[in-house]
Amino acid sequence: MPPTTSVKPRAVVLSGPSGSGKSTLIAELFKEYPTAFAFSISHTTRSPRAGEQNGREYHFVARSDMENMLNRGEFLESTEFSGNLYGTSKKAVDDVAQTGRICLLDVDKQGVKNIRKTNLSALYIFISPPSYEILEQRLRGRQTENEAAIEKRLKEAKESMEFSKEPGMYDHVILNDQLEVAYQSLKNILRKDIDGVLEQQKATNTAK
Ligand SMILES: Nc1ncnc2c1ncn2[C@@H]1O[C@H](COP(=O)(O)OP(=O)(O)OP(=O)(O)O)[C@@H](O)[C@H]1O
Repeated sequence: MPPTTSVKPRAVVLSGPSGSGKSTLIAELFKEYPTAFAFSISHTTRSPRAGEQNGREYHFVARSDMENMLNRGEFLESTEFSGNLYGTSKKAVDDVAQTGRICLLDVDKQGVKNIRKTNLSALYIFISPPSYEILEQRLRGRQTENEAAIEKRLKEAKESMEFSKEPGMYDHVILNDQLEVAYQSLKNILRKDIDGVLEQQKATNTAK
């Protein structure tokens, strides 16, 4: 039998204000489809923490090496945080696609802008909270940020909501009011992508 031609799955870029529910929805996808999705491994110039392994949590690189890679245009998006560079390389995303999984990218609006400028084949989805009041409640309920961080996130949320209306940025907007409804919408949007990946995996396993 001729080998089945495998098509590399396209990446999925998820964005939305902090607290809108991206991690929650992504966790649901991983739970229901443990083999269909994966995250790419980012690069960073920060030092590895105890227990972290190069190529697993991050690709740990020297600043000069990362700057050279940036100059060569090897990153889809990058940012500086607390004096360290972080970025998603084109190769890291392609590495996930090579394994036959859908690469999930959870990025802010600047990340979306930057990735849109590249030739990455991806679907762009915005996760929207039902209102600022509910977003605030969820951020407070999560108990992961102090007051200053919550204020900062709420301010950024306004900008991110405005940005979501810019034409040509997002392919879909999902309103995360009832979690189950939002999750079903996300699955419907990704239906063909998920089925394609699972069929491909089935064919590969059968051929083994
Ligand atoms: N539909 C929903 N109804 C009620 N609570 C929700 C819903 N979706 C998410 N939450 C809760 O809201 C909080 C924020 O969600 P989550 O951490 O997934 O946001 P996020 O977009 O990943 O934020 P960040 O960008 O800061 O990581 C969590 O405590 C989560 O359990």
